[in-house]
Amino acid sequence: MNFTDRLIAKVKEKKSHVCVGLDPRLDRIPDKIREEAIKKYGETKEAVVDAFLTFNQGIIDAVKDDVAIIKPQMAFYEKYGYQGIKAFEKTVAYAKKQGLLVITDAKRNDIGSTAKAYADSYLGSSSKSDSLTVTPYLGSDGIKPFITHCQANDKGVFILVKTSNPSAGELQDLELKDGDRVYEKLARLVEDWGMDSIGDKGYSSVGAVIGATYPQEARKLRKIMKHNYFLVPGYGAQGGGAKDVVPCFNQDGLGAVVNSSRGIIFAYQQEDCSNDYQQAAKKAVLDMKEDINTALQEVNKLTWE
Ligand SMILES: O=C(O)c1cc(=O)[nH]c(=O)n1[C@@H]1O[C@H](COP(=O)(O)O)[C@@H](O)[C@H]1O
Repeated sequence: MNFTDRLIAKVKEKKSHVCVGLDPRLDRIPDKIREEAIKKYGETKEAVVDAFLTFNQGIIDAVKDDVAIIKPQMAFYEKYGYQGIKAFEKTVAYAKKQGLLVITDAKRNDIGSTAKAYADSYLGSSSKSDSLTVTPYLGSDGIKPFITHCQANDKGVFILVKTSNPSAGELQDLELKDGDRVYEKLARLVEDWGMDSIGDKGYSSVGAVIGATYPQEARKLRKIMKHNYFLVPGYGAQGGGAKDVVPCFNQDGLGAVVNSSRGIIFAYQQEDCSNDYQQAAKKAVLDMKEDINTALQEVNKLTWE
């Protein structure tokens, strides 16, 4: 079993393609959690970290029955120095204890020898996280150390191919001499890089990040990367909807996990939502799960066999 085999087993168990992004922002955490942390630690970084951890554990408890995987984004933790990293690590450990898989969203890469150090820390045998987001700008020698670790330690990577942001096209859409766009060239490389790590279900442990905001491109990319699992951010807060993510799935009803961060964890701040952040997050996940499953069913791509 490789990483994607484990992911697929969880997706089927939960009947859900949803990934919840744990991207905490202090000013959006419920007052009660923030105030209690300040009472314990004063206005310090320790208080921030305590609040993040309490909040994340509450979200995990609320959503764990309906998601296979969570994705903490490292930027929100790094911001608070080593205390933030501690909150990140404790969040990952808690998610694992609750039976969830974890994508560390840290978008790492460098020259080969330095990439190996990143791979050691995020995908080493002692890392609790199951997978990592990786940027491809340095080419294959910066990617290989991550792939080696995936094979040795049963981990996964998601390589940025077509990102969800508005200016993604400035580089990714440039046309090359052979007529491919940069993102298509990247997709061919990702397919190649994954060929030695294909699991029992036909998917490689080398995945790709494809934004929910670019469904036309996703359709082309699904054809190029037949064996790669997609991480699809951009649903919800960035405007992507269920119909937009359908092209990311294969006919076997698999092939993508769809991330939403703000739309789930801060659902309690939306109008007509419960003030209870856990209840609101649970409802948001159930709605998203149903929304995606219905869209897949409409095109005969929903199957749990
Ligand atoms: O790698 C990612 O997860 C990622 C890639 C991308 O193209 N776009 C993108 O939004 N993300 C991440 O996905 C999350 C999206 O958050 P929301 O917009 O709040 O749902 C953030 O953690 C982003 O850093």
